[in-house]
Amino acid sequence: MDINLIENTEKLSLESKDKKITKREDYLDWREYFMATAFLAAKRSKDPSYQVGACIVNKENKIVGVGYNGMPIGCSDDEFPWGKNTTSKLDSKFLYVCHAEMNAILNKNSSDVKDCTIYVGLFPCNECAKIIIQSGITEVIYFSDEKGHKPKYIASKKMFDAAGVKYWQYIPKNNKIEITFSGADWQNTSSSN
Ligand SMILES: Nc1ccn([C@H]2C[C@H](O)[C@@H](COP(=O)(O)O)O2)c(=O)n1
Ligand SMILES: [Zn+2]
Repeated sequence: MDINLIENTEKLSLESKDKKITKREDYLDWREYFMATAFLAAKRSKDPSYQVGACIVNKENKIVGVGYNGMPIGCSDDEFPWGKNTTSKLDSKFLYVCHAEMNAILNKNSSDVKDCTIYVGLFPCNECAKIIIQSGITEVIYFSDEKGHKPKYIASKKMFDAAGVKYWQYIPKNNKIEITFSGADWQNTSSSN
């Protein structure tokens, strides 16, 4: 083989070995990851009008609880009602559905949720606000406040203000986060070794 060709090939392979490999830049940041986790949990909800998810995170950025709005354990999704404007209140979902925030708190995998942050798709109602405050959660990051004009949501804010629970709206960097099972990303980017 031509000696120049050998030298050039060696030089090239040395250069590529020395090239600094830098980290990916399009990874999810923490807040995106936690809000997306809340949104993914919401996909489990059977409520035809609102699917809400919640994700509780501790000071070490560890997820300690996830939940979504649904019927209590043992109360069948097929037998309990999902309607709202029913003649009898007993036949409406409102008396039965457990809200996402309550489920996330009750599903906790740590001894408590003191000083944690809750990420939630919809601003917490007054009943959830009480549970959030009593559980020791100190920060609420919500996506939508579209029901904010209703008395129960105004009451939530009054209670959060009095109890010193911070709350603020999450504005996403990306409108969409895609999860693809087939042809996962690393199949296109990994090296041969
Ligand atoms: N922060 C929230 C607000 C609402 N939900 C649940 C409760 C219901 O299943 C649904 C709202 O239904 P709507 O009364 O508007 O028909 O969303 C929740 O889990 N967390
Ligand atoms: Zn609620």
